[in-house]
Amino acid sequence: MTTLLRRSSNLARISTSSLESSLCPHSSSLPKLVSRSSRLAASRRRTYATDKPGDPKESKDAEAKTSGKVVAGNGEKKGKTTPGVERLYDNAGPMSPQSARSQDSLQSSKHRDTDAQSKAAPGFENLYDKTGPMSPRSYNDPDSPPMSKLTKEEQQAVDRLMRTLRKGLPVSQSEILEEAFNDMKRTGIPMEIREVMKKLKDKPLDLATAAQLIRMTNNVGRRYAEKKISEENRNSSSSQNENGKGSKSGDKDKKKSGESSSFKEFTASMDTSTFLVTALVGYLLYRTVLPGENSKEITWQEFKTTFLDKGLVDKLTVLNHNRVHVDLHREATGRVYPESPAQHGNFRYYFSIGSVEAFEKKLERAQNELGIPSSERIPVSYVDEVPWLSGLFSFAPTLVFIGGLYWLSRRAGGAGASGQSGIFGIGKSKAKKFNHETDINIRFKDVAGMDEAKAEIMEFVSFLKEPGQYQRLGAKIPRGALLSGPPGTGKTLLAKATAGESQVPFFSISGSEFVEIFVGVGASRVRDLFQNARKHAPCIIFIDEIDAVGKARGKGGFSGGNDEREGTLNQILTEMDGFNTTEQVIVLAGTNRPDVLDKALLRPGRFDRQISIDKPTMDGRKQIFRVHLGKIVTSENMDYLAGRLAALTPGFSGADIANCVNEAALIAARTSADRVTMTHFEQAIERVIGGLEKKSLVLNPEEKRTVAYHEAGHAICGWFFKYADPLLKVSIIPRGQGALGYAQLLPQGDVYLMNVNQLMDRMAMTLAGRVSEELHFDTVTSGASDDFNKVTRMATAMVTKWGMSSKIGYLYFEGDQQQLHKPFSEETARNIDSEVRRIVDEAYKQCRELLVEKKREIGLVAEELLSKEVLGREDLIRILGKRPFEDNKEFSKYFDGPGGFGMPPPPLPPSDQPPPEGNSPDAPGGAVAIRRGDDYQ
Ligand SMILES: Nc1ncnc2c1ncn2[C@@H]1O[C@H](COP(=O)(O)OP(=O)(O)OP(=O)(O)O)[C@@H](O)[C@H]1O
Repeated sequence: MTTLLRRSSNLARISTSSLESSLCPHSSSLPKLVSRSSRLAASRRRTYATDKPGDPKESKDAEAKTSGKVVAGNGEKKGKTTPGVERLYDNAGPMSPQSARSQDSLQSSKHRDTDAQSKAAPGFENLYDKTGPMSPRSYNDPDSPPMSKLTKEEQQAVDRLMRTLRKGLPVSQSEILEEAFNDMKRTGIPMEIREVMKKLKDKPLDLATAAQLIRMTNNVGRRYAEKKISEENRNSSSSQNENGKGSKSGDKDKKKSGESSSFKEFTASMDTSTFLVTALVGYLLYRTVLPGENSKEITWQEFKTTFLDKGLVDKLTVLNHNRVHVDLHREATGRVYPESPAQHGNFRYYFSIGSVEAFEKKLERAQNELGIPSSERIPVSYVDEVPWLSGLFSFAPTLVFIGGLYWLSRRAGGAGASGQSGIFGIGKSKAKKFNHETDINIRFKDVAGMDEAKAEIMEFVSFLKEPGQYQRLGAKIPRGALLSGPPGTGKTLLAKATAGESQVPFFSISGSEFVEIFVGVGASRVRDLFQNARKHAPCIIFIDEIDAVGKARGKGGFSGGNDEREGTLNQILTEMDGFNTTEQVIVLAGTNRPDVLDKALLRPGRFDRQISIDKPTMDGRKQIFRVHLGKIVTSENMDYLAGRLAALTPGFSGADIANCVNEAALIAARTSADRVTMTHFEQAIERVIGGLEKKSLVLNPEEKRTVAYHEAGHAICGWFFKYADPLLKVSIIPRGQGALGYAQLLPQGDVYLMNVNQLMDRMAMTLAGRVSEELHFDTVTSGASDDFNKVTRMATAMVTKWGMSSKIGYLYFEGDQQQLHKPFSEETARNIDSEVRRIVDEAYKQCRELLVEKKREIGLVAEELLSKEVLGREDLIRILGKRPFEDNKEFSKYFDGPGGFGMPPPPLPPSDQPPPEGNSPDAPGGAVAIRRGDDYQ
């Protein structure tokens, strides 16, 4: 056993798992095998018991006779049996194709001559010895084979093996295995296994020996199982006797239960992958050690006497120079040996040869002896065949590599428009195709507040619908249109609506999706996209964020050449040129940065229509709100609601509005309301603009007081300055990023221009927080930092951009902080500084004068703020009286009534892009917030 175990893991494995797979292919555990095997053994034992009850020896003899009968075949006398054939069939043992002897032949065996065995052909007895306990002799006498005790080292090796197996097996399985091993340690192993082990010391394990070993070890397992069964049966019957319940029926039941318990199948719980791996490994081992039940090795002598001499050989095939496959004339073989498996198509004998030359000589000599004429000699072919397993293994790394690549590419590539994905679809366009009949249900009515843009794009719709009308007059329809505007203003929506109205397919792709790490992929995707589109013409292609690939060429910045991007752009240009006038493919593109696009893209014949879509006006917002409110459950007056929300949301884009409406519905759902009310909408707007309320941020009373007076200062200025934006709400509830409180002002409608008075009032109002702190406390805080930032930017813009300083004059200076060289002289720089300072000082003076005058009112507002935290417009009217200036009618309509407060968004600046964060300093309207001191850091 030691040798066995040491002789590579193969054999150790062979004796367990491969054993299972070879004999019980569907079982996944040894115990299962054991129980099945024992069932088989038990059934066989029953057969013999019926034949010759109580005389196992006779059965043994009868079995021997059975073999004799088979050998004799066809009623031939046993003495005349072809010697080789007998051995052939008998050697096969129970695992040979012949081992599946029918019960009939077993039955009939008892009528045969008991001397058969002694008269059997030479080697007959050996057969049984070789096959060991599986031979009929052992069926009734499981302990018959002589046993050999294990040496101390062998016992240790078994223990070691057990320890290893225990790690990988379920507890129940390892328990059974341990029991079996212990039994083996007690009783030893059959002598025959010992013999084989001895042989294996000197020569390597060949397949035949491996198979023999498997059979023998299997029999050991089987005997063990049988022993267990009988032990259990004995125990159960003795316990029954003890209990005095030996009634017949009781016995029957007991027998039944005993049987069922002995045949109780072990069910190992295995996950799928373990099962698959086990099955695969088991199968491989099985195939390795048992190269095929459909073949049988014979010796040259057996081949010659059994087949060659009788003229049964059809042809010979020399395989890999070391093995000869024998093809027999099936019919003739069947006639001579009716029991032979060789008459079946898939069975074959083979024999091994030392060298091809020696074999050829031997064959020639044999044929000469038989006097076979040269024209009728047996054909011999030569084949070099890689055994399937080693073939598989030699290909394994390649297969794994290809599989890995395939898997990676599957993960990396999504399905393209053409449905191809993976590494092979990398050059395919990633455009999503929307089918006009099923996927696009957007129409122009769903796109609100951009009437001019819709009118412009309408021309494309009528071209797609009725091309004839244009072609008849010789008109060329524009190839494409560029939709430009801030994010979320509905460019994609408009493009989709165009496709929906025209009832044509719509291909949508983002410019960045052309870009890939591989050079040439972008261009290839563009080609594929346009090719696809042509196939589906008439249709619309929409390239969103075209600036990702359409930036002006040669402006690669510091990153060096941008060949890939330029290649993609060139391909787009080429494809757009490639359309002929009758091809009904319209290309729409969206961008937030039309200014950076390559001029070639914008020339006539390409994107020759440029449709600018701005943020919606008050009326536009009202319409957009109407579209989105349609999907919301509310009992508010829709007209009033849409108008009021539009007034509350200057500067909102369509996407902001959609988000706001959805947010309101979410807030309502959170509070389990059955409909969305005005309060939910106001909360939603506040949240979209100001961020989340920070209820967890607790200020100490002194800080809270400072914040209240600071915000009250803003509120008073907003109330009493003529050109300031009307005040809607003051709050000292912290919100968003670092705002400890805020005063909300709402521009009266959309303001596109601001005059000096408005700017001065706004700056004065922005400084009011700090001025109020100065007036009411001994010291000031860092909370006004953000206000100063806004005021400085506003004053700087007045001086350097808007021509509002007589000292600087009507000049415009780019306010780019990154510029190394300022576009003005030192003197101008000094003048700018002094002018900015002068303007801010003036604003401060203006603010201080008002707040000194209204010091009492500041106190009133601040104290009420401290108690209520939030003051609305009516509260302010109650405390301060009606605002001394007339408000815009539109504004009064929505806000000068009960519940009249809302929240202004960051306003649109009169020119320039809005500043990146906070409210625009140089813009009308906005909230003035006190921020935390860490602004300074
Ligand atoms: N005019 C509008 N009418 C109705 N809904 C609109 C309008 N504009 C925008 N929306 C809403 O905003 C959402 C986003 O709009 P869209 O994707 O078209 O913006 P976009 O301009 O293409 O943005 P981006 O430039 O970021 O790609 C739309 O799905 C829609 O719900």
